[in-house]
Amino acid sequence: MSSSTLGRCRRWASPFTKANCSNKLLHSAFSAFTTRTSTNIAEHDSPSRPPPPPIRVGITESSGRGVFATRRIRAGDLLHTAKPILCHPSLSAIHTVCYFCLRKLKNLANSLSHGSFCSEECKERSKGFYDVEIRADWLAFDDYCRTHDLKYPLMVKRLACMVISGDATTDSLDTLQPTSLTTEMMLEMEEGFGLLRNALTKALMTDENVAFLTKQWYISMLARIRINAFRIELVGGSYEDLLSSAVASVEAEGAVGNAIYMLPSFYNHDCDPNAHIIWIENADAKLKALRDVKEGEELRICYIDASMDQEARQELLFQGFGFQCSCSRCLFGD
Ligand SMILES: C[S@@+](CC[C@H](N)C(=O)[O-])C[C@H]1O[C@@H](n2cnc3c(N)ncnc32)[C@H](O)[C@@H]1O
Repeated sequence: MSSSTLGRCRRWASPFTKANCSNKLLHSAFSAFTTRTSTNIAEHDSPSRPPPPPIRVGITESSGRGVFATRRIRAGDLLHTAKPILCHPSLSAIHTVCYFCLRKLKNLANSLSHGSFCSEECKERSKGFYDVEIRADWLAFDDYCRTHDLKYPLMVKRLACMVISGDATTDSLDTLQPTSLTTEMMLEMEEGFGLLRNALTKALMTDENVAFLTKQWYISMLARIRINAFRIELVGGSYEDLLSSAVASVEAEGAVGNAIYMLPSFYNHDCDPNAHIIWIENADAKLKALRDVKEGEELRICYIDASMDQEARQELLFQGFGFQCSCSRCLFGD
């Protein structure tokens, strides 16, 4: 993630071999998300079908799974795009961005207190979770998030509503690496869990629909969201060239919300990254190469502000993401 991203973490024992890991993960990632590469479509047999993105998911030597180039990539090339599995606006942006895609709303005068949509399409695509959500009283839950300055429980709330409406399954995030949690951290999550379960049980008048919503499920979702969520900052405009998009991501306004993706979650961190993730108008992400990349090279993004000194970077990555960075810059003490 750029200086804009938050959430991501440690460990993982892969049940996959190198080969089937890349196949299975790419299949699940791409069946759910739109993908395009910058390669000229005219070079390929079928002009109507975009070529596969120039990447695969594989196992790295020291950082679990990672994303690798399957061919030479040029600086500025679009690697692929990705649609979120789920996203949620920041509480401070609820009245200013679309409740589904996080696009800035044009007409703020008509925005609703529980979220508005930028288009009929977004409204239609939200119908499942929104119909569940508006039946419950979220005052206590939202207050809890606001007073503790928490954003991830809001994402678990949305996922829970998506599961109840049939828009998602309880295991939608299971492929993602979870962070390790201390007993203290898990105890802190209990209040949020109680408030979420209470709001939904009261609204649905039955335990049956919320049977999946156990403390264990809630904590396990938060453990994955903490390490894999991206903080969305929109850069606006049309930033197709490398320099403008890099400048735009530095100059982007504050976060409009947070989102979880499948494929972007497999990019490891580097303090001198060769790729970056960017959001132009909404939560649909673009992954781009920052410099020329050789076939087989791992593509890495930067999770934090890379301009900090080594000690500050290591501290932030350890505290926020739970790992000791092993990138070349850190190994050489830069
Ligand atoms: C968002 S995940 C990236 C994908 C992950 N490797 C996987 O297998 O799902 C972030 C985790 O990857 C590992 N990781 C990412 N960048 C790393 C780095 N520079 N040094 C060491 N571990 C890293 C850490 O375990 C970190 O918690």
